[in-house]
Amino acid sequence: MDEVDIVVVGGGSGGAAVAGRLAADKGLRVALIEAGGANTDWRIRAPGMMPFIPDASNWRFETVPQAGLNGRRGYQPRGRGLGGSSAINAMLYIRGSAWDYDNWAAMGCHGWSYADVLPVFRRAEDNARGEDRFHGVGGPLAVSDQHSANPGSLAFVEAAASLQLARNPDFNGAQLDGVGVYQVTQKGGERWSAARAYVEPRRDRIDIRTGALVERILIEDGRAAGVQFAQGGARRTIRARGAVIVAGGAFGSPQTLMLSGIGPAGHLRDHGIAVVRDRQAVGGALQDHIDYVAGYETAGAPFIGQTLRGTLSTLGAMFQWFRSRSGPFTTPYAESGGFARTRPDLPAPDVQFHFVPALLEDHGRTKVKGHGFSCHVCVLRPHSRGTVRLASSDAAAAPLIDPAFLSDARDVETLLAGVKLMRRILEARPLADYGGRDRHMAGVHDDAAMVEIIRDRADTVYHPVGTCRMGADPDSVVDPRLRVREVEGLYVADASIMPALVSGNTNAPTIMIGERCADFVKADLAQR
Ligand SMILES: Cc1cc2nc3c(=O)[nH]c(=O)nc-3n(C[C@H](O)[C@H](O)[C@H](O)COP(=O)(O)OP(=O)(O)OC[C@H]3O[C@@H](n4cnc5c(N)ncnc54)[C@H](O)[C@@H]3O)c2cc1C
Repeated sequence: MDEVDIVVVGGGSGGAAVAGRLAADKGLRVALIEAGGANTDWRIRAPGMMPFIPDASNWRFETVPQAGLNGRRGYQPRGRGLGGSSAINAMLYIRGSAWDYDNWAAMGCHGWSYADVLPVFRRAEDNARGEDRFHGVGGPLAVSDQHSANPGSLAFVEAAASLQLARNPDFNGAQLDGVGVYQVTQKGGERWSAARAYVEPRRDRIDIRTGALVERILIEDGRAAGVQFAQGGARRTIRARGAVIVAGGAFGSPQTLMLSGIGPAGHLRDHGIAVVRDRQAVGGALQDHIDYVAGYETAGAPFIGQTLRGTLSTLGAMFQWFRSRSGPFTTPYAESGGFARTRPDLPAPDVQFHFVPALLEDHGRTKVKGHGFSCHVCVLRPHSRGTVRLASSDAAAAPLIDPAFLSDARDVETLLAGVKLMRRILEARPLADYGGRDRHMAGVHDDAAMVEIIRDRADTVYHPVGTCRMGADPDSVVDPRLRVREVEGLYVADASIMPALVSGNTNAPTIMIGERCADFVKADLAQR
C-alpha cells in the first residue's frame, strides 16, 4: 500500500500552493490527488482562450433554484485538473482590502490580520513591477501588467474618473478604492495558474495522481490516516504518516468531509453515512459575490465581436500570441474595473466593477452577434448565507449548491446602488462616445423595475467561500491554524475556510491560505 507523509486532496489554488511549499522540504514526501487532468492544453495557457476552455477542465456545477433570482438555477463553473479554478479563471490579481483581514482577526481568527497576511502575499508573489512595501519579487506566483488593454477598457477608467472616482494604479497597494486596469497572473503572456507556480517546479518531488477522485478520508482512532480514491475504474488508498490536507474548493471540501462522516449528523444519516463527528458548520455559511452584468451594443471597433471583421481581428490576435506571446490575445477579458462604496460610512468598498470589451450573456455561454461592451458589478460583502449539501453518498455526484443569492434585502439594496453607479459610468464620456445602447435596462429608472431585471439576470462572479469556515469558536470547522476540529492530522487549505468573503477576487487570497497551511503543518509536524 502507498504511504507518504502528506496527502493533499485537490490541486487547485490552495492545494497547489500547500503541496508545492511542503514538497520544498526535502524531508517530506507529498502526494497530490486531483480528480481532473494535468491541464497542460494550450487552451489553458493562452489567456484569450478563456471562453474556450476544454470541458474536461470545468466541473460546470449548477445551483439549486434560487428564489432570489426569480427561481433560476445559477451557473457555477469550477476548475477541474491541476491548477483548479486558477486554470480557468480570469487571472485578475486582487487580494481584497486590508480591512477584510483585520475583520477576520476581529472575528477571532488570531494571526490573520492584514499585518499577518501581507508578508505571505509578498513571499508568494513575483510582481513584474518590482518590490515595494506591498509587493514581492522572486515568489512562485507571476503577476504582471496588461500591455494590450482594449481602448474601450481604458475609456471605462476615464469615464469613472470623470465622475470623481479615484484612479488607482495598484489595487493591492495602500488602498482598494478607485478604478484602473487590473494586474494579472501571467508570465511571458501565458496564464500562470497555481499549478504552474507551485507544482510544475516541484514535479520531481510530488507524487501527482491525476484522474483520481477522492471518495473519503480514512479516519482511524480520531486521526486522518489517508484517503480512499477512485482512479481508472479501480479503488485505491494512500496513507499519510503526517497529515491529510483537504483542498477541494468551496464545494469539493465540504463534500469530501461529509462523505467521510464529518458534517451535520442528521444530514449524513439521511444519506446512510456513518457519523464520525457531528459538525453542523460543515457546508454552511456559503457566501458568494452576486453580480449583475450590463451589456451595451456599439457599432463596432474597438470592441471584440462576432462579425466577420471581429473574427478576423481575433484570428490575427491569436497568431500574434502564437508568434510572440503578446498582443490582444493576452486579454483577461475583464481588463479594467475597480472598487467603490455605495455609502460613505462603510469600512471598505462594497461593490466591484469588471469591464469587459465584448458583449457577454449568460457567462459567455450564449454567443451574441455584433460588437459592444459589458460591465459587471458585484456585492463584495454579501449578507446572504447558503449551504452545500450532499445530493448522494456517491463522490462522483455533484453536491447541492444553494448560495441563497439575494435572500438578504441588504444585498439587493447594495446591488441596486451598484448598478445605478455603474450605469452612470457607462453613460459618461469618453465611454459614451462609442454610442453604446443598453441591451437590458434602457429607459428603466424605477427601482422596483430595476430590481426585477437584476433578479432575472444576476448570478455569481465566481467567488464561493465559507463552507469550512475558520473560527476561534468551537462550532467552526477549522481553527485558525486550519486544523479540522476534533480530528487529528486533518487540515483544510482552500477558499472554503474564509470566515467572511474578501472584498475582491479570491485566487490570490486562496494561494495565501495554502502558503499559510504549509507553515502550520510543518510547525505541527516538527512538534510531534
Ligand atoms: C470562471 C472563473 C473566473 C474567476 N476569475 C478570477 C480572477 O480573475 N481572479 C481571482 O482572483 N479569482 C478568480 N476566480 C476565483 C478563483 O479562481 C478561486 O476562488 C480559486 O481558484 C479557488 O481555489 P480553491 O483552491 O479553493 O479551489 P479550486 O482552485 O477550485 O481547486 C479545487 C480542486 O480540487 C479538485 N477536487 C475537488 N474535489 C475533489 C475530489 N473529491 N478528489 C480530488 N480532487 C478534487 C478540483 O478538481 C480542483 O482542481 C475565478 C473563478 C472562476 C471559476
